[in-house]
Parts: sequence; C-alpha cells; structure tokens
Amino acid sequence: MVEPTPFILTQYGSLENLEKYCRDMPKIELHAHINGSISPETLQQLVERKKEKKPHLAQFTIPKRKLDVINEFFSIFNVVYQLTDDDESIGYITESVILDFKKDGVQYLELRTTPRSDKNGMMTKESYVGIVLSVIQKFSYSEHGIIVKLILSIDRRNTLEEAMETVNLAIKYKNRGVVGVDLCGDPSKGHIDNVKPAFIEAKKHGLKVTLHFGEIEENIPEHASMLELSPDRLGHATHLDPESKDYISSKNIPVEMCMTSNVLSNTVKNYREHHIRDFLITGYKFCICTDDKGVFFSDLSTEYAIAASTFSLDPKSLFELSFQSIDCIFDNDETKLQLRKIWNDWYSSSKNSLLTNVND
Ligand SMILES: CNc1ncnc2c1ncn2[C@@H]1O[C@H](COP(=O)(O)O)[C@@H](O)[C@H]1O
Ligand SMILES: [Zn+2]
Repeated sequence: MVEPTPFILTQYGSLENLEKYCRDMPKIELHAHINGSISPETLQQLVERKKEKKPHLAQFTIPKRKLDVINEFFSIFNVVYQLTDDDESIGYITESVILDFKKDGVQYLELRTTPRSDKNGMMTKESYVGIVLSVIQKFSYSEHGIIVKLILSIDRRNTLEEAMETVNLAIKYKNRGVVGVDLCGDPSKGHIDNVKPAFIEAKKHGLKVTLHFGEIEENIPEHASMLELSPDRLGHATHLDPESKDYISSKNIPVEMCMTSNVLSNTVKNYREHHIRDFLITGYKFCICTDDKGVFFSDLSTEYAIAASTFSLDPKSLFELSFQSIDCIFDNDETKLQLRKIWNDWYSSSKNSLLTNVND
C-alpha cells in the first residue's frame, strides 16, 4: 500500500515520518458516506447492541478483501442497515464517524448520507436527517477544531418521488447544515434521467450538486445528461469520454478521488494506474477523499500517504493538494477564507520540521 520508495525515504526520511506528516497536515474530506465510514470498533459495538434481538448479525464483520466486481460491495449495506435502523444508532454512528475524522486531522468535513425510514414508522426520513444534523451541529471549529456539513444522497434506484422527498428535506434544512445533494448507489442500477428533475429542483434552491460519475464504463452513456445539471463536483470520474474530459477541464469541475475504494472495488486495476495520475499531468482539479473508510479500512491520512508514495509527491505538493481542496467545498466563501488562514498558518508554522526542511 504505502511503499517506502527511494523518493519517499529521501523526502520524508522514513515511512513513519510520511504517515505522521499526513496525519498532522490539516485535511478536508468531501466524499464520505456515513454508513460506509463506520469504524470496525463502532460496528462491533452496534453488533453487541443488536445481537440479542437479531442473533443472525452476531458474527458480522466487514471482510477485508478486493472485490471481483463493484456490485458485490452494495450487499454489505443490507447488513449494515440492519445495525443502523433506529434514530439512536444513526446519532451514534454520526458522532463516532466525525470523531474518527477529527482524530485523523480532518478540519472540514462534508458527510453524506441517504435518508432512510423503517417499516414501523419509528424512524422517518425526516427524523433520520434531524438526528444526523443534531449531532453535526454539536461540533464547532472554536470548540472542536472541525467544521461539519451534510450532503443528502439520492440512490440511483430511487423513484422520482423518493428523490423529491430527499431534495425537499435538503431544501428545508439548507440553512441548518445541509449544503448539497448527491447521486450514489450501485452504478449498474437505475439511470440519472429517472431522478433528474429532483436535481434540477435542488439547483433551483441554491443547493450544490455532486454526482457519482463514470464509476464503471457502462455509465458513459449517462454523462451528457448528468453534465446538463451543471454539477459542482463529480465523484470518481474513473471512466471519461472525450466530451466529459473537455467539460471537466473547461469548467474546472473538481473530482472527488477515492483511490483505495476504486482499487478494492476493482474499478481501477491498481494504485499506479489510478486516474489521479492523469489529473496530476493535466492539472485538472481534484480532492483526495476516502468514500467508505470503514468498509475499505483506509483513513484520509493513509490516502494522502498512498498518493505520495504512488506518485512521488513531496511534502509541499501534498500540502498544496490539501490546500486545493478548500476551493472545492460546498460551504460559503467565508468558510473558505477561514480555512485558507488555518492552512497558511499551519504551513508557515515552524512546528513541522519536514516542511521547514523542504522550504529551506
Ligand atoms: C464504492 N463506491 C460507491 N459508489 C456508489 N455509491 C456508494 C459507494 N459507496 C457507498 N455508496 C452509497 O452509500 C451508501 C451508504 O451510506 P449511507 O447509507 O448513504 O450513509 C450505500 O448504500 C451506497 O448507496
Ligand atoms: Zn461514494
């Protein structure tokens, strides 16, 4: 994974130094699905809570392996959702996921999640959003050193009615932490056109839009329709047709890059062939993200370390990548200014000897 290449050893001294540098550096996470980001420890606690009522879940753990095809990935959520099927567990996982990111040095976090209801009407999509937001609102930069915002996800299998319900919640809670909407889910199911009017409605109300885009080659025929929505960011953008490439470069659309997620779900062969390579060459904008740090066992600082060792990125280049993510956030310009100051202060602080060496 993180290789101690001669470049890394020259630039950072050791692998441990690289990992420490990546942890200490202020970071931004813009592509993290709440239910895919639950740590193995938190998942175990959920199993303990539920196993009396649901004994079939007692042995559940997330398997650590590379998938043959990405479709296999989504069945994991059939089980995870049985562990997170009430307001209390949703609040619990939201808090633990935020604390995990904070511990890893994330200072601005956009979580995303698909509102769900349960069969008995105890949890509604609105109560789901309400509980996630109530946890998010507990965190402030002045007190906790992290800003957290929310994106509501629409699953590709949703009907237009379901998608509209999610967008209406996003509109209702726009000034209470929701900054945008997302299209996610099994890329081999559904079609953008089934839910497109919901995204048009979201845009009309000033919400930002991000779309999982080109995760598999079969998604290419949908690209033109997706780009008509003027998305503010794209997720993955692994398989790009020439028109999408032109669009991304001419409009400078940031792409959320999730290396380990792509490699383990087998949409990218290996780290070296990850399309970050092309983006580094062309200068297209991207931000390093995790996608599902719980399912893929890789936190954001590890993703930065993997990028450094795969593409020979020195400390200054890594910092610049993190700094560039500030331009990609969905929150307002005031927050961007605040973050730029925090990042610049960290950069100029002499505390980080690695960076000082590089600057000298
Ligand atoms: C691996 N690449 C991916 N591609 C597409 N959708 C993904 C995904 N990883 C996760 N999700 C989406 O996020 C949901 C879980 O979090 P939430 O219940 O929303 O918090 C999954 O059900 C799936 O729809
Ligand atoms: Zn995703």
